[in-house]
Amino acid sequence: MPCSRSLELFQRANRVIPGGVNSPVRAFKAVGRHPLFIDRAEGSTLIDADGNRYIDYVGSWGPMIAGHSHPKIVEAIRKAAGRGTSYGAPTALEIDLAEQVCAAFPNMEQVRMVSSGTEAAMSAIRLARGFTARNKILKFEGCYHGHADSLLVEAGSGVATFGIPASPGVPADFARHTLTAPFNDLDRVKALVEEHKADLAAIILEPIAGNMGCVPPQPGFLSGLRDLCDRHGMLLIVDEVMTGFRVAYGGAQQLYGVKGDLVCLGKIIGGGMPVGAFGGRRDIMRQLAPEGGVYQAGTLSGNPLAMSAGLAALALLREEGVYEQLEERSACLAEGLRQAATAAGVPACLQRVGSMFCCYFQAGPVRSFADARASDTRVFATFFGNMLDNGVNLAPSQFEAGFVSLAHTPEDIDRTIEAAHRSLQGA
Ligand SMILES: Cc1ncc(COP(=O)(O)O)c(C=O)c1O
Ligand SMILES: N[C@H](C=O)CCC(=O)O
Repeated sequence: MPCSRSLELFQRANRVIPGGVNSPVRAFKAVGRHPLFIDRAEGSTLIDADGNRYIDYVGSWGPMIAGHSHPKIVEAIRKAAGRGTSYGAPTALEIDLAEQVCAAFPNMEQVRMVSSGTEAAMSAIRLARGFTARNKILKFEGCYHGHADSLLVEAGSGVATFGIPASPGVPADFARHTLTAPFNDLDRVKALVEEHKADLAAIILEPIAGNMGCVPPQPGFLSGLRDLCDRHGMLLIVDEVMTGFRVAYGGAQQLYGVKGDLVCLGKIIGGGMPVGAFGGRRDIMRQLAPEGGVYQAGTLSGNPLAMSAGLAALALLREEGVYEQLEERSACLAEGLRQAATAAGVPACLQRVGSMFCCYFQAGPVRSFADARASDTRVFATFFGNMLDNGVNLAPSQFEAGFVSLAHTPEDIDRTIEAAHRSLQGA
């Protein structure tokens, strides 16, 4: 596909933006290409600056569950913008979204809106530390909770993609308070808790790890963490920034029947606008300023455009049959990709929960970050490039999830599978 305009824009961007991008995973560096610059998007389709069209499975890294430019979401944003774009004062829209979020996640008795998933996780950690009067947190290798200092340890997403073990700029003194364990390894967690329980404030995790591909929790893992937290007075922080309203309306907690004390949300609840939220038990949330002493704030928090877009997105997700449709189309895609790999004789392991999926180039199964890292990233890069040339946009990293949206038609799925057959020949 001709990409001269994208290349031109990338060269221009590189002069004024580090690496030419405003978030590292966008750079296509791990797959040896330059990024596509996007002109517009509609439904399941992304259209780049050269006019090329792609069936899109990135969906802005998860928020676009209704597809791009959904008329109801666009209309909600347009209507809100006509009334002013930010007031720095409370609105009824914030209450509407907070009520809907709390109804979907019954363990969230109160919720505070912020402007990104990073802010949500960072604030939840501060609150957990304030509430328990303890310092340490435990996270899992390959899980990503945004780029706050204490969470940028053994992280997934771009950190995993570029093989960055620890970020310069994070003082060792901060990282010292972050313990890490392999995902799905309850025995290791028990040992760490035993050793550090007096100063351990919280365990934070992605309930389905989507920042190292798509790694579901093994049976007993989530409930085991819940028990440990209850036994030792630690908080369980479930980061549903990616999974919330994605794998079920009530997120992974609804799917697996395990409840966090604090929950982080983002992505879908903003309908494609910048957003995040964290919430949980009332007694914990009451520790936040202005009621309590744990400080947290934001100029654009509860932004009316983001709230309106989020409300429109959630309304679409309450329509009948929505999650069934996502499940059916995603299952069809996963099976087609699996068969394409088998037909080409390429070792691959397709992992999926609802409309989140990842095709690992290895036999699998993948249960941890160490497992994920055993994938053949060279085969992935070839597959990725061939898919792009065949009109399919996947995340440019082996360590990211793909997302099916409500806008993906059965024809899109068929065309994607056909593209995979062509892309895997000789990969
Ligand atoms: C599970 C999870 N938590 C937190 C974040 C951070 O969100 P944001 O990129 O909006 O800061 C992300 C994505 O980036 C995520 O996938
Ligand atoms: N994997 C990240 C979020 O889920 C990708 C978003 C980003 O860091 O730009």
